[in-house]
Amino acid sequence: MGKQCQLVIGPAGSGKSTYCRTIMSHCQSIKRSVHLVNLDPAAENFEYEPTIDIRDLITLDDVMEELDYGPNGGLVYCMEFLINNINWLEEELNNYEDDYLIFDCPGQIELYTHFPIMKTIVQTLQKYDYNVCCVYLLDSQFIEDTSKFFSGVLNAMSAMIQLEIPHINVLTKVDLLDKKVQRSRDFERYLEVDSSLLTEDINNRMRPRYQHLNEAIVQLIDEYNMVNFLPLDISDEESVAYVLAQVDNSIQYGEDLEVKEREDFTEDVDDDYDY
Ligand SMILES: Nc1nc2c(ncn2[C@@H]2O[C@H](COP(=O)(O)OP(=O)(O)OP(=O)(O)O)[C@@H](O)[C@H]2O)c(=O)[nH]1
Ligand SMILES: [Mg+2]
Repeated sequence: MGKQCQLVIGPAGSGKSTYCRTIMSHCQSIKRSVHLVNLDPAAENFEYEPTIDIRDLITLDDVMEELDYGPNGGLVYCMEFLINNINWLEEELNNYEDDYLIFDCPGQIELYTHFPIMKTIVQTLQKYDYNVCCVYLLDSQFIEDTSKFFSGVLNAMSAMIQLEIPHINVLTKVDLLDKKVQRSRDFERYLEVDSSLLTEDINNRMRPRYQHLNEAIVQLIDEYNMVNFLPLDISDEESVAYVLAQVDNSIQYGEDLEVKEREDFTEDVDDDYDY
């Protein structure tokens, strides 16, 4: 069977750990084997115990205490330490050959946008023949502030361009949105990322001197019109299954599974015959 994994990234508090937990629980209920990999050295506790855990290598608390770093510098230090000791991850991966892995990543956006840390992790996974999908999460509460939402869109684009792997954007915490908002035409404009929303918002709020800059940003988003979002309501099993199916599809999970099922079936039929 092929090797697949999801790299779950996104701004701090966007719901990465909750997403991972939700997917783990969904997979457990459909009896599908997945493993959680924790890459957040500051993580505290998990409902599903990670099978690979960066905290076995380094923790943020230790770095802050021993090197007197603050939380942000400390986190970057931990991730650079991981990259400098990438053989640790390689050895851990060896134990999970042919398994589907879900990587819960830290929330600092710099790690995806301007440090080559995530890129190195992706390259390591690819070296071991993993098909990697980046799952970028953005908090749906951002749609209440259009410019904040678009800064999330730009970050998603930046990660997409940096990592160069299949990329799925997910709008999280949709269960917190009013049902009316979820069904509204305006909500669809956020899912399909209608960049004219940004122009409308900016024209209402900002001074004219920023108009050209904003138009340039809108144009950039339009040119990369592959930015859209899947809504995720973790209280709705169908919504969870849909997001997972889209991610699976992007990394061809299930294709060789079907072949295997057919092979098993043939073996079973052969067993039944007494030659
Ligand atoms: N209602 C609701 N709350 C959510 C959802 N996802 C996350 N939360 C809440 O949002 C907060 C942050 O969620 P986390 O899953 O810890 O977010 P994270 O992206 O892992 O955060 P960091 O690791 O700190 O970057 C927690 O209080 C969660 O309970 C969701 O889908 N629905
Ligand atoms: Mg987390």
